[in-house]
Amino acid sequence: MHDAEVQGADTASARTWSPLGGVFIAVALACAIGAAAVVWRHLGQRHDEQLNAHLASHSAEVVLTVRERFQSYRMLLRGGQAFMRSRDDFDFLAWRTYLQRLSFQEEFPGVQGIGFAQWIQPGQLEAHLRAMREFAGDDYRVWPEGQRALLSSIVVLEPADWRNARAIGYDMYSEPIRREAMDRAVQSGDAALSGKTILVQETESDVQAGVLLYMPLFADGMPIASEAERWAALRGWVYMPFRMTSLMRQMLDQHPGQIRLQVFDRATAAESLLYDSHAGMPESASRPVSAEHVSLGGTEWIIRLHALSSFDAEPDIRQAEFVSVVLVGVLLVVTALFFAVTRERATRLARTTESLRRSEAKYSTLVNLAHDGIAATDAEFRLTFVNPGFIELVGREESSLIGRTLDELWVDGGGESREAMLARLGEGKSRHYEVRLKRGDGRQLTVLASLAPLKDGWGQTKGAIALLSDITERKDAERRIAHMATHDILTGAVNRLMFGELLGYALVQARRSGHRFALLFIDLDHFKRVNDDFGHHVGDMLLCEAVRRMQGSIRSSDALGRRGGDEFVVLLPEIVGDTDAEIVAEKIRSALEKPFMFEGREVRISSSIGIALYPEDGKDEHELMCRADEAMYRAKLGGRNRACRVR
Ligand SMILES: Nc1nc2c(ncn2[C@@H]2O[C@H](COP(=O)(O)OP(=O)(O)OP(=O)(O)O)[C@@H](O)[C@H]2O)c(=O)[nH]1
Repeated sequence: MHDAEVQGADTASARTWSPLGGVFIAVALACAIGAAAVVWRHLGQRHDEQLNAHLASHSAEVVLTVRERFQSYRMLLRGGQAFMRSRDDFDFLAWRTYLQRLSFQEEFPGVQGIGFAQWIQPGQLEAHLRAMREFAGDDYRVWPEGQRALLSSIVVLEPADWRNARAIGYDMYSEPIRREAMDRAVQSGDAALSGKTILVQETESDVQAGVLLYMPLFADGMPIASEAERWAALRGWVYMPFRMTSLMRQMLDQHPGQIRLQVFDRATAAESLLYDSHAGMPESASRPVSAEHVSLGGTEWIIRLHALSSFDAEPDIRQAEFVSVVLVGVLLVVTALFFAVTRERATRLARTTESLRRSEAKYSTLVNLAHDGIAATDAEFRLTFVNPGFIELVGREESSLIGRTLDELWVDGGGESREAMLARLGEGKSRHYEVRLKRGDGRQLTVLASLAPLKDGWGQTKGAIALLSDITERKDAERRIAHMATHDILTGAVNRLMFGELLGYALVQARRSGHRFALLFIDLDHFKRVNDDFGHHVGDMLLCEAVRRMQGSIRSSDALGRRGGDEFVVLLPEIVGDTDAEIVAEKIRSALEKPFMFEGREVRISSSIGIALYPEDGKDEHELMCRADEAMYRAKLGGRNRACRVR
């Protein structure tokens, strides 16, 4: 019952955790998740910091590039300014030659061109047109058309490609954004960058935002200290138009694709957007992380960087770090699980061990208290263990038993040799044997020996377990019962039933082998008087003593039976001569004739014996009994104390 409970508990514990084990795992899991969350958060912060640092660095790099580039453009314009100031009049060809020799497109990539916009004094338009048409042809005109007090005109713009050719004659001063920059250039006497505009060079396709950088050109030798003096000395503007997308792409050719770069003109509004490295991408697709304000030519650009969702400073590293954290977490949980499992196993093992210990104690008690003998043997049948019951049963010291073979103890091994028993055990078979065991005191016992194989942990037979039960009394009782069923209780002679069996058997044997046998019918003479004179108990004693004398007169192979009262029969199963039966009858008669002594008194008796021989006097039991009985009566009638045969 207890084992079943333990087994049930073990099965249950194999399916579910104990509450403590479950809490242990839950705590480990929570710790792992918490640690992963903290590390993830930390990694996130670190990642953001790295990202911001990366972007800040990139932003500074962009700003520096833009500043340096515009400084170069400024210097280029200053060069143009210096070239022009060295001449009294506008020299179209010289200017063009100068610009062509600059090779500025190679030296200053990203520049759409360098040109000169001439300032046309009021009333000088016609003279200007005449002068210009000499160089630029009759198609030259100042546009847009219309009456304006102040005019300018792009008179030269290199390279003179088709795009720049579209700008020739354009009055940039007529356009507010350009005019503002042109005014600012005059006011400052230095380079001035315009706001966002669309260049007249633009066609219908690939329209880009444009800006222009103006450097005022003043007449050489005229004072330009004050604004008014500068206006008075103004001859025009050396300028550069920029197509922003082309400019920025060229300027930032190493710009990483995961960073969105936007350039705004003074305000981060859509209408102020000069350049977007990811034009067309919705604003929500990126997150601005830095905005640098850059002063350029009297205006201000805002350079804003965005981290795209695909941008990760070191995504692989971050993922690797997170995977590492997860792995550590998993490792933690696995470790916790391992410890939990180990603990569960240890608990189960402890429970099982305790159960085994209790079970062992229980069985040890049972073995020690058992009345039966319990022993264990090795593979050679040598005793390795005996319980107190065994020691008691065999009546020998434990020290004399250990090491002896079990079958040495018995005198009759139940019909099987030691080798046969061991072979049977080796096949894993158990068997009961009824053996005669010789105790240390010489007494023999009938023992029921139950032998079962003793197996090791791998199921191999390593010996035997023997359970020895003393069945001597039971066997004796069985024998007594069997004796009582076949023998006369008072005298011990074979009873009538058993004698009939023996007679029948003798008949069969005689018929088969053809030999002769004899039947003697013995009746005590005047036995009634013994009872009457000495008492019934003396009569009993005489009957018993008479049986003993008759037993002593016949062979052990002969049989003596009591028919009842004072009548007895003797079977002589094999006789040779005619006188054999008469000789035995005479021995019996003579033995019974001798005086008996009971209770100090002499008792005398005699017997009358009838003889019948097979096959002469009868062919079957009944006939033979009748003839023997008849012969006995003949002896009675003949005077008793004699033997007769009826022929
Ligand atoms: N003590 C004792 N007497 C018995 C037992 N069985 C029978 N008897 C007696 O034995 C006597 C047998 O007597 P009978 O055989 O009839 O006669 P008898 O006295 O022997 O005389 P004869 O046989 O003619 O010689 C009877 O008195 C029975 O009561 C017995 O078991 N014990």
